[in-house]
Amino acid sequence: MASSPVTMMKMKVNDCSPPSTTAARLLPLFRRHQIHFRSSVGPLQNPCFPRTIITHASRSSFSSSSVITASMTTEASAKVIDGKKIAKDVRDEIAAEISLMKDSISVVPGLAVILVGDRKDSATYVRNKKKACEAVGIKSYEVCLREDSTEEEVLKYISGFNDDPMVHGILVQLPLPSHMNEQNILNAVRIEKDVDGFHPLNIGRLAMRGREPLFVPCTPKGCIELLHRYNVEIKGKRAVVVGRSNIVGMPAALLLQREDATVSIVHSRTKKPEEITRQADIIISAVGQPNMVRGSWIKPGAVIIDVGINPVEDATNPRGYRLVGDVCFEEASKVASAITPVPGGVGPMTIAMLLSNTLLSAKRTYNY
Ligand SMILES: Nc1nc2c(c(=O)[nH]1)N[C@@H](CN(C=O)c1ccc(C(=O)N[C@@H](CCC(=O)O)C(=O)O)cc1)CN2
Repeated sequence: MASSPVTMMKMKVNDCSPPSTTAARLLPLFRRHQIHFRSSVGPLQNPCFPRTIITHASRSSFSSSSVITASMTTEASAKVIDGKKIAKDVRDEIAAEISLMKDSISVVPGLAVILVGDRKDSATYVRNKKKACEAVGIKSYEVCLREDSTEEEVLKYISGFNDDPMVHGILVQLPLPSHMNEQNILNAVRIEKDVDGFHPLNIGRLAMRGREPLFVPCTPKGCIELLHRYNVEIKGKRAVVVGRSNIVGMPAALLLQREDATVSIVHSRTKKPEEITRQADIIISAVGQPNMVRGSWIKPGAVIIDVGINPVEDATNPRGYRLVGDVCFEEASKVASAITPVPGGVGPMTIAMLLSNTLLSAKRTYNY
């Protein structure tokens, strides 16, 4: 998902069209016509062509083409999938359920969050999780450990929360400092409390037909929830997932398959990824590379779920950067039938789904 501004590095962009002749030819394509566009970015400030970008050091090595097909129009026609609004709806539904649960069985769901280190973005996500818990009536327990803490310390807290009956969900904020073994730590969370759905048993069950995971990872679950709530049919459709991370790409592909889509995964070693994405009715992109998926990669009418949250340098922004997705929104919104924005698309769904998993866990514990 998002790269940390703390660990970002500057590099020259090489993935959207070069700003010279090709861009000049394309400029008329980027006129802003429709209400879907929330910013007032004009052609010369097209967000798909930042001259310098800031991105994470562990950038993937996809190549991209800059060919624009005839199917692209000058109009933005895609419906913008409002993740912020859907996440609020979900949180309201959860709050109502928790209130009923409290009244009828006097149980308040509990979520324990473990944060290790001082990444700014992780600290923000943890703070937002805590706030979201408070707003819906989930009790949150938080442990913040120093960057140089040992794996044993983390395991000790996990063990305590595993045994605590007030805690129904445990999550360890990722990424962990590099000296820690992520696998050891995630494996230590009791699967009944694994509200992130990252335990190998939960992932294994997700992958198997006829088996049910206790929890599904929050971001992929949020992607599917958006498709459901916007009545996007998945069954029988061709879906392409861009990226194969354990947190998003891989579980998203498994979930789409469980929904009876025919699924392909495109990754950093895929040759001509655009030839595969162009066949997709649904694209979920989770690769962490700004504007990598171009309009020319998209079949007209496809639905685009953009999981990428990439900071790019922007001197006009008080933060010095702004967030863009993996998908070139300006181009894609002229070809797709629906698309998630960044920010305000999948991101807010991640925390909403975490609350949903925590409630699910508490309900399961009490057979409620
Ligand atoms: N243990 C986990 N670690 C991480 C997860 C996770 O699901 N479990 N996911 C990400 C980070 N993440 C939650 O932890 C997260 C990322 C993004 C957002 C979000 O709402 N993004 C906003 C933009 C926020 C901004 O302005 O900076 C958006 O897209 O609109 C929420 C949660 C990695 N680690």
